[in-house]
Amino acid sequence: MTHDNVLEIRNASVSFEMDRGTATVLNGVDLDVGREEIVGIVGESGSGKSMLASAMLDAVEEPGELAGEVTYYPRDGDPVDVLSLSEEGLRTLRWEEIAMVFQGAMSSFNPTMKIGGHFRETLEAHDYDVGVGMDRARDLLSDLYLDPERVLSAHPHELSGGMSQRALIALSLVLEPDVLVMDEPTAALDLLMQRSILALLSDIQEKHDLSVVFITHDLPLVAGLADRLAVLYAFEIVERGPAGSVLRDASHPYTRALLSAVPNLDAPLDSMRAIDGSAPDPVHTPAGCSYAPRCPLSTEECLNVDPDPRSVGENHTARCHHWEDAAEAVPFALADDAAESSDAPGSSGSTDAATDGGPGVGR
Ligand SMILES: Nc1ncnc2c1ncn2[C@@H]1O[C@H](COP(=O)(O)OP(=O)(O)OP(=O)(O)O)[C@@H](O)[C@H]1O
Ligand code: NI
Repeated sequence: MTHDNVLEIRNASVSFEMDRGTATVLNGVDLDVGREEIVGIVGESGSGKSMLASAMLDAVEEPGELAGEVTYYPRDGDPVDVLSLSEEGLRTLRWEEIAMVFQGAMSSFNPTMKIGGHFRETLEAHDYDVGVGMDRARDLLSDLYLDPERVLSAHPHELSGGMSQRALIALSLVLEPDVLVMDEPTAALDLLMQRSILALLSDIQEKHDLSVVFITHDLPLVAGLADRLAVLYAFEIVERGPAGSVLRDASHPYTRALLSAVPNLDAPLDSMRAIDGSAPDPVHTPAGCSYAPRCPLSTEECLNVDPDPRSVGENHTARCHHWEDAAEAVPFALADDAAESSDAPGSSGSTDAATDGGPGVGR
């Protein structure tokens, strides 16, 4: 029987030994990625998003130490204990089962090699039939509204940012992975392009039965795409749940602050209001709630006792002692806009991922 989850992460932690102490840059994170589901992971810069992405593929760079468990469940066959795989096993897993678009990867195309060469090289390195694979590449490129022949014969510098990002998504899918992990895949693009790429991603996800982990600092951007959301703050998941529920009933003051920090989706990103205060130092995370120093609801208890996840709704948890007071203390009025994020101009019109995910995000 096919397992419901395609990926399960348990108690994943990453630490670095530094002169001034041990930096814990991912702290006991649990995460399930359901089969054919889109999971959005959101948090500000330095919260541990890229660490979590690297942990999923046992790709944490030295001298970082990864602990915990990562299990991949193939459609057929036995579960795979990712952290015990050999180099060879990992190499296969990374492209053929779980593909990753790393942060800043757009500039990772070799500038002297045509886009088609990148596809051929990837297919050859994994002993795929190049003819079959290049046909699949053309299909993927057209699904992403690119002219396959033109793109395959272009050098990377001949493509616009939006085109090369879409070419990269096609490349990451050419070996038919089950899971696509994307770390800030659209951060370098303008908002309109980001939104249309997200709409395309939702079509691709459905057509290829993909599970997608979409990592971003921009909660409203991913709100309309994700089935489920997890919010990272200070190296831990502070709130998680079905996307509709997290947006409508955001219960952690930090999630609410993220939602109130963007005036509306049409505003340029740099006009976002930053949240007051700064993220904790990974060498000295606060004893109690990590968010307490920045939180308007913080009390003595918060400074001393690290809150466990509380159930705040169906399959929806938040790590906050005062979650019941969060709505009043940190108001926001963005939910209606967030709900429309898959209807961006230039999208191909599919909002299925958003509407399947729950009761929607309107009030
Ligand atoms: N090699 C390293 N040694 C020590 N600390 C590191 C190292 N690499 C990253 N970190 C720290 O790990 C923490 C988490 O980093 P991570 O890259 O996961 O954040 P992020 O949420 O992806 O941020 P961004 O949005 O800026 O990409 C940060 O505090 C960062 O400074
Ligand atoms: Ni990152």
